[in-house]
Amino acid sequence: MSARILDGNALSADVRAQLAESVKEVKARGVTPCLVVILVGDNPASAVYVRNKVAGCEKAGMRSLRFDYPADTDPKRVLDKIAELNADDSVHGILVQLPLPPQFEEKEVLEAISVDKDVDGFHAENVGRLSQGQRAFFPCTPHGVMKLLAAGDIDVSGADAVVIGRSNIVGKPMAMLLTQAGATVTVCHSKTRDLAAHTRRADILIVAIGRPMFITGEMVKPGAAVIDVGMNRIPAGLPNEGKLCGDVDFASVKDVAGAITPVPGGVGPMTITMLLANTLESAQRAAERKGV
Ligand SMILES: NC(=O)C1=CN([C@@H]2O[C@H](COP(=O)(O)OP(=O)(O)OC[C@H]3O[C@@H](n4cnc5c(N)ncnc54)[C@H](OP(=O)(O)O)[C@@H]3O)[C@@H](O)[C@H]2O)C=CC1
Ligand SMILES: Nc1nc(=O)c2c([nH]1)NC[C@@H]1CN(c3ccc(C(=O)N[C@@H](CCC(=O)O)C(=O)O)cc3)C=[N+]21
Ligand SMILES: [Mg+2]
Repeated sequence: MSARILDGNALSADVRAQLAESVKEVKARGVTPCLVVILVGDNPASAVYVRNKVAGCEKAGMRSLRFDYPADTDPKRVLDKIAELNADDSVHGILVQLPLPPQFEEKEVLEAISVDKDVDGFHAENVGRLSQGQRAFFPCTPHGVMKLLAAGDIDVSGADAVVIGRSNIVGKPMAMLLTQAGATVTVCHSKTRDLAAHTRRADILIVAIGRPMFITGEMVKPGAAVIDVGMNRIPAGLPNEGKLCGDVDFASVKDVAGAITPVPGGVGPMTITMLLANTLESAQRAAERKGV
């Protein structure tokens, strides 16, 4: 039997159509949602994602601005730009594409973004709010995964969930959202002793490690939902070398899992969809504040 495909392109299209309607409403109140994306350096993968983000905004009827800086930029210039954008009422979301070049202190840049405009949900205050179950901007990738699980009718409450990866942008917030939703969560990482012993117990397996096709069918519990966050290139010497692939070996896992996300077309488009949703929400809050 082959796993059900959790189609992130299809779900994104549905959600973005709804967002576009809400964008019209908030525009009618005189507020045009606006996302600013800051890109430092010339990482080709980052350039693709940033292009997708900007295109997603335009299609949903939102404004987007993009500021590009060379790799050797003095961090002060970026911090000054963030301060200017924080003070600009026409801007509702600020996203600084990660990773940043080595002369940057990532935390310093993320903390400089106004909590109200932190549509990535990476600011310490938003992370703290999320961990306490308070209203916050949820990080886009984990939030998109929760939407995919819901749309796929996958029960989270009471499920044994295993997250592989403990990064601040994916693994940790993913674990928090799953915990909040009632899953029993295990977080695995490079120091985990027997990874397969954990993954084989998972009703829901979320993989965010950045290793091409690392998770194979024999590591997966029959019928499990497998969510592949990875964005890698197929290594040289393998079939389809250079093409996009996830952290999950789709070919072997699809015969064991009950549901699976593809790469591309799974988590990636949902990440951008949730970014648009957060930007819209920020604009709606701005409209409330203006009393319109
Ligand atoms: N689809 C999307 O929208 C997005 C996709 N991504 C992709 O998701 C992947 C993960 O991203 P990100 O979280 O930023 O990555 P990081 O490199 O920041 O973190 C990787 C995590 O995986 C763990 N890890 C690495 N190798 C192994 C291993 N062999 N066994 C167990 N754990 C391991 C690391 O452990 P340790 O902490 O011990 O080092 C670390 O916690 C990447 O492919 C990235 O491109 C990222 C963001 C959004
Ligand atoms: N501040 C910040 N916020 C982020 O959200 C952020 C970041 N930095 N740095 C990098 C990661 C990665 N990420 C992706 C977004 C979309 C796709 C995406 O659209 N993927 C398409 C394919 C894209 C392609 O064709 O290459 C898909 O999976 O179908 C992938 C990855 C956001 N990230
Ligand atoms: Mg990282």
